[in-house]
Amino acid sequence: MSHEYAISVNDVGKTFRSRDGQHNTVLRGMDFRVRPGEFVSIVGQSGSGKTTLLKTISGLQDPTEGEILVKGRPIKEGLEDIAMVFQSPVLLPWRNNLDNVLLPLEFRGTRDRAAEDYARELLEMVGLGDRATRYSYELSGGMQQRVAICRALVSRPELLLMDEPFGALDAMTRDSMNFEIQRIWRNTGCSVLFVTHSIPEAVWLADRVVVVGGKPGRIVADVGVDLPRPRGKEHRFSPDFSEYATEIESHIGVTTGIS
Ligand SMILES: Nc1ncnc2c1ncn2[C@@H]1O[C@H](COP(=O)(O)OP(=O)(O)OP(=O)(O)O)[C@@H](O)[C@H]1O
Repeated sequence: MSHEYAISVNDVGKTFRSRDGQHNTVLRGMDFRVRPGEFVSIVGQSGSGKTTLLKTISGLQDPTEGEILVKGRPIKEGLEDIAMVFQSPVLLPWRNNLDNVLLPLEFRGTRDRAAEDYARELLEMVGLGDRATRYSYELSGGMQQRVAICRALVSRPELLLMDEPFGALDAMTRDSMNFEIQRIWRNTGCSVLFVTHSIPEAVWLADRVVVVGGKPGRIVADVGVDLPRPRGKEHRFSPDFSEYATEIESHIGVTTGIS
């Protein structure tokens, strides 16, 4: 059954309660939706609640207010449609790359020949087809993150949540991973929610950039990015690109010096 939205975040709030009874409201009145196949970047200052938002959408944490719907269903029924990629790839060193990719399906008891073929196909897609039986310690940081992305994609999620996935990579690897994720997203057709501290990365990848700010965190801007696709390096230097970046940095209250 198709739905208008891959994910609906309806008036969501999140308050943490410490053991000594203190309350810390991190998110309030978060309200936005992501369409099937849409790529949405989330930016905001450190501590504004971006990771908390992603963890709440992934089902790792419950919201204290509001509701999250996955294709119109309560999140608890839609968890299988969601996968998450973290800043650190966290691969198991005693399993080879193929077995790391297949881990989520083993947990679900659905690893079979077809799943193995798909996992190999994903590794091929990210240029690691010849490393399937190698181990994570034999790979560079960028390659390990590619394996982690394959592990997230192997369950064919409708929604891919990415929390600063390239934050630990050097600038050149990060650039090439941006191209990679654009290609993967186009190939799989999944929706992506992508948290980043980099405004250029956010703009270059996204259909929309959501800016989180304030205390408690809320959406302070939701900017549609109308640049042609597929995007190449030249788009990073276009006047339109600079305008988007400048607009977004004005909402965050920082300056990137791009324009
Ligand atoms: N489990 C938790 N218990 C209590 N407070 C928490 C918890 N997780 C996050 N917080 C608090 O929520 C606030 C927002 O944190 P969060 O990690 O979501 O921000 P962020 O925007 O992702 O930051 P950064 O950009 O630095 O990664 C912080 O003040 C943090 O201390």
